[in-house]
Amino acid sequence: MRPIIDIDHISKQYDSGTVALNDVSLQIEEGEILALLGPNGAGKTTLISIICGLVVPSGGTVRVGGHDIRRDWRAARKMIGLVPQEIALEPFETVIDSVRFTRGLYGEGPDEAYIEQLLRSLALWDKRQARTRELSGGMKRRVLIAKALSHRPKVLFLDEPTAGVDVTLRREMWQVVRELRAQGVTIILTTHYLEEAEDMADRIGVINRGELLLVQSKDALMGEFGKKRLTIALDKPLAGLPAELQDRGLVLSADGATLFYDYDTRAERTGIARLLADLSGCGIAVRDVSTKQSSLEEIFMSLVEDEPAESQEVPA
Ligand SMILES: Nc1ncnc2c1ncn2[C@@H]1O[C@H](COP(=O)(O)OP(=O)(O)OP(=O)(O)O)[C@@H](O)[C@H]1O
Repeated sequence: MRPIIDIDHISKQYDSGTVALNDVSLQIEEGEILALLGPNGAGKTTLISIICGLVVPSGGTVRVGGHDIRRDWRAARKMIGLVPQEIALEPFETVIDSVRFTRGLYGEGPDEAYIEQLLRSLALWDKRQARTRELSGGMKRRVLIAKALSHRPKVLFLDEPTAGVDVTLRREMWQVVRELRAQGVTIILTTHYLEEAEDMADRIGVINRGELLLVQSKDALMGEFGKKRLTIALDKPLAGLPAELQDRGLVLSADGATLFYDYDTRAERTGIARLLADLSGCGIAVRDVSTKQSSLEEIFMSLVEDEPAESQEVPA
């Protein structure tokens, strides 16, 4: 199937000389939720802005639904809704007028039935006549989503949808996003919250210093990097590993009091039962065992930790 967004060798060097993106290629499938992760200044907003036609790339092409974003920008733009990072609403405008106005900007005629359905789906119908300044932060964000969806785009970009939002509101936003996906909207979100990506995304892309380090299904990413570590606290420290246990992938701590065993969570047999039996067979008494799963946060840190956060500067 043809991807709904096809990003082909995109680069961006700003006039200041900053290389914000360096040869990024990425295909986004219809109906998926893709989370773009990366530290501050990685290039996430630049990439979204290029796809939405707000920033002109220095090289490469982007197609949205087969339409080139530069040559056929009107058709490409119609397929996209963008929820920006900053909340920018006319304070005295009512919710419903604000959504109608945005729809008009896209050159779409009135469609009150659709606007009602949209506002209802975002739990804003009861607030349709409220002025936007009277709304809570969570409602304002939902109005931004309603505006972004006012022309029925197929793709929705959410640039840090829950930055500075409390936990309850964040979960509420995730629910809204899931419902949109269920309606068939393709969603690309940027986030600093690893938990958000872990909870919602089908695929995860990691950007650092303008480069796409990887794009992988969340499950594969968690599976590949998501090893579990079994920590075995021993009753008495060992001077070394007994010969019978040498080839079992065990690591003994420097003080000899703890054994570490990394295993694949997806393996049919983790080998833990046998390992514990063998320890007992060697006369090694176990005081305590615990396990820890590497989180997406740890996976992410291991990918970007050695790299400075800012993009490289090159002379203009
Ligand atoms: N208009 C601009 N002019 C010059 N440089 C810019 C401009 N916009 C962004 N940059 C630079 O490009 C790089 C990438 O910025 P971008 O905003 O795309 O990153 P980001 O990953 O979205 O960061 P954040 O998570 O902080 O929003 C940064 O070094 C930034 O300073």
